[in-house]
Amino acid sequence: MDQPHALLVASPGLGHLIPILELGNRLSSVLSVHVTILAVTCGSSSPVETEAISLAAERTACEIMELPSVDVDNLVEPGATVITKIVVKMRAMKPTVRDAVKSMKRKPTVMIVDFFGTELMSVASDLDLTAKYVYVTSHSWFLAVLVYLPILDKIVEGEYVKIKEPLKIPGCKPVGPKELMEMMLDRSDQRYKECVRVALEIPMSNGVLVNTWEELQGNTLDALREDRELSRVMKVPVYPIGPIVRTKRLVEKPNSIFEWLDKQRERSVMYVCLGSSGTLLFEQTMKLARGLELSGKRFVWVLRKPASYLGVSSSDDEQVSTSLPEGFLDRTRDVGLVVTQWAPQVKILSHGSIGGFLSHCGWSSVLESLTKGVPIMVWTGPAEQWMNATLLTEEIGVAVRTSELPSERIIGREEVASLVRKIVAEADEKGKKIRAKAEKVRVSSERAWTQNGSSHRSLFEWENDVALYRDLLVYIPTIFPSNQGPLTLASPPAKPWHRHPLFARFS
Ligand SMILES: O=c1ccn([C@@H]2O[C@H](COP(=O)(O)OP(=O)(O)O[C@H]3O[C@H](CO)[C@@H](O)[C@H](O)[C@H]3O)[C@@H](O)[C@H]2O)c(=O)[nH]1
Repeated sequence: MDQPHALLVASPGLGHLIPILELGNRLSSVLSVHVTILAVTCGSSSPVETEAISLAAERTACEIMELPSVDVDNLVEPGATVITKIVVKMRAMKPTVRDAVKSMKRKPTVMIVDFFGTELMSVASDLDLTAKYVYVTSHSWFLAVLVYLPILDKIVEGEYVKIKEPLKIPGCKPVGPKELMEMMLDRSDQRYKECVRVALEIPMSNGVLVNTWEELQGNTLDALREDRELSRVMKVPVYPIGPIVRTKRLVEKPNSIFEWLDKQRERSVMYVCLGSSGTLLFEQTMKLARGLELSGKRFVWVLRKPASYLGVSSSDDEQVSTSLPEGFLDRTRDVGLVVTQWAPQVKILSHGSIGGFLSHCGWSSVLESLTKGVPIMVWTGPAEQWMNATLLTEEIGVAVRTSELPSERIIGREEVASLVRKIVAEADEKGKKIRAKAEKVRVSSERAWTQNGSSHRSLFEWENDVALYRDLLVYIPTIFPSNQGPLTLASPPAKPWHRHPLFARFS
């Protein structure tokens, strides 16, 4: 029988595009699956997305198509949030995705969408694809809260931000008011309603791939599979297949950042980067600069001028330097580097001189750090980032965080300096513990992807389940002749269907 052909669809924004490109790469390199990736991007406003696509195309066997962008400004209310714009854009892409699939010479057999693209799963049904899956580019606690949202929607009255007690999620860590995902902040907003819809659509897939691994989040994964209440809403298999992150390029362009890093002591430098779009208020930038200076530690700081999530702006060195304290660049010339361009983050984090990462905690950045054993100083923004912070500090133990959300209070220079020292200084006990844990997590992340490691096995389980669905499509017409489809029995099903675990789950 033919090799499966997986169709992956990425929603706009690097936080979704990069994980989908990497998943495609993994499917084609580990399972030898034929992969086509359809990238819905922010359009011409984001050259960084285009570059990510062409870099991925250079090193994978996947076919990658950037779909023509659709303008959704007239489809959303003025002032609509980024999340609303992304889901509306994905909805508007349905005809384009359908046409793209119809025009393919080799028809896809299985579809994978990220969680903003769940509405596109109907295209898979219309075009008779064997199965459809959702790829959660974040972690399993996020997945648990998301799928449980329709229940919370029924049982919780009023706004979640006003709750006194943390929200109970069966079998999982409860979610306090600060950890609420961005889309839960205002129940009357369209993004909340769209998220409840996404949550209801996820269990209508054939399963969920999630970018975490058993050893990192075993309890939450068990709850999704076995907790009586949570597994009833999850309904479908969950495949932890992480960490799936970008690898550094084999040949990098010469870069002054690395010339500088090569001269620094091992694990002595703090890397500061707030993601693809994260920027700070002027006052906060000043305090962060003074805090880095006060810490006395070395740093590489990626500092770009403000950008919107759906359009990463280019840098402007002069404008960036005027947002720093007077004389900062001169005073820190020997200890720090301010980078105003898009930085080669994975390669920087892989450098032996990096001892800590001040991060906004987007999940890709988190995984890129964990897989290099680099502890994190949490500086969260919106989305699910405060949840990520709690996970990293309270559950996994590889991070320190600011006392308040930086979006709610300006973080002072003393606090910045003390957290930076905790992460990169050698003498501090808490820091030592965190650094030791970060190293353990790095080892476990590597193990998950060795031959027969947990994520490796999970990906093969997914492949087997896809094959089972394909076999069934072939088999069912032979046992129910009146229900004959276009397929014929080419080979017997892999296992007697009624004894297969997929069916055990439904019986
Ligand atoms: O100068 C830079 C800045 C960023 N990156 C890369 O850009 C990606 C950023 O991804 P991520 O860390 O996940 O941040 P966002 O793009 O902000 O991610 C969005 O999507 C994530 C996954 O769903 C969520 O966890 C976040 O909260 C949400 O903001 C990472 O691969 C970084 O390596 C660079 O290479 N160079």
